Amino acid sequence: MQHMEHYIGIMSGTSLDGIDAVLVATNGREITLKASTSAPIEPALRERLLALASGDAVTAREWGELDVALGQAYAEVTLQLLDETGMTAGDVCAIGCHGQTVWHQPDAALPFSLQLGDGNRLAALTGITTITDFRRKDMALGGQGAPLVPAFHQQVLSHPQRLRVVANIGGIANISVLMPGRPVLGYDVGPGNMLMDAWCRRHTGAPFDKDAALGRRGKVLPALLNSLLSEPWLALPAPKSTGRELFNEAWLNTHLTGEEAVADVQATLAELTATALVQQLSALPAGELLVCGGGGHNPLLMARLTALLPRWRVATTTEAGVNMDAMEAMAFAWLAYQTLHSLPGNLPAATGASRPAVLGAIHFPD
Ligand SMILES: Nc1ncnc2c1ncn2[C@@H]1O[C@H](COP(=O)(O)OP(=O)(O)OP(=O)(O)O)[C@@H](O)[C@H]1O
Ligand SMILES: CC(=O)N[C@H]1[C@@H]2OC[C@@H](O2)[C@@H](O)[C@@H]1O[C@H](C)C(=O)O
Repeated sequence: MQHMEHYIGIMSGTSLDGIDAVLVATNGREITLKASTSAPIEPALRERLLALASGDAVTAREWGELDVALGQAYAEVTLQLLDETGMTAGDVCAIGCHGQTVWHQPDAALPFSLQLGDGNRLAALTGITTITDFRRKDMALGGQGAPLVPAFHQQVLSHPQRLRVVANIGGIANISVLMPGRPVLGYDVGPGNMLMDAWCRRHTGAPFDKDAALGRRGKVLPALLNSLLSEPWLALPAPKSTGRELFNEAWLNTHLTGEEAVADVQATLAELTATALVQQLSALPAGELLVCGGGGHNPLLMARLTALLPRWRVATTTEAGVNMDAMEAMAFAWLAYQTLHSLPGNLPAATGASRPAVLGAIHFPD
């Protein structure tokens, strides 16, 4: 067996709920989670990032400050992880840091995907080679720059006989279709928790609907659900990716009459997430749906997926051996391995790029 090397993966996703960091040992094929930690994004920083990600006008100064503040926050989480594990910078080959997506427009005339979090600062403060900016090479090759996790899902969860679909339900939901003997397919399927979080925050002040306490009190509103499902993006063929630029509060407001009960909208948004995902599975034979990301902790969402897929086995990736909360950060640790070994990170079948490519920008600490 090729010898195992240590990598750190850092993810802060579109939910803006916090920063996840993992330490893994990998040889590119096998990957073992050694430790994980997380830290909240400080509320003032979160508000500024949300404003930026909502399309508010910002100055170059504001922009640069957010980049640095995030780089600093990522470095603190990394040092916390090293401290908790007793590892030193010299033990770690590289950090793969996703950064914070603040804008993603893959289909515009000038397509780009922008993640903030200064990799120079992260490398300098930790003393570890740091790889960032994983999406733009794929975009330069005509791809969506997302999703990037399908290659990793294939690596850790493909099964020789069984059809498995991995669903990452974070702010946005994306799937990887792992069909034995076939190339992996993967694409974003629609909103994950983002709309549920926004509605809950607006009406209760809480950042998300913990254990679906609000949503479970409501009933699905069929007219609203149909209106939400009529969004043209949902019917587009893959490859496709999306984000907060489309599925935001303003989008939701265009579908509301203002007469709806708060809990009913919450229940309907959970149904939207489940239905948009399940619709993508209708052409497949029954298999296993393995959920990761925060949506796997939402009991209403999991119950609705199970009910809508009576012939499927619906479970979390944790039950299949890969920690559902660590999956994305592990994927970026693995992507860092790929880059450092000059191996491709993207799957053209998933992103639509013209070819596989070595991804990311490398920041050396020296
Ligand atoms: N106990 C719970 N009950 C209901 N929802 C939960 C629970 N725990 C987490 N969540 C949901 O998961 C979300 C966080 O998910 P996650 O950390 O996967 O997001 P993310 O990293 O921003 O994802 P991505 O980058 O894939 O969009 C929370 O905002 C919340 O909506
Ligand atoms: C632009 C961006 O940050 N996209 C995220 C987001 O969150 C989920 C989904 O939308 C996915 O496309 C992607 O994240 C994962 C890590 C990916 O690239 O596979």
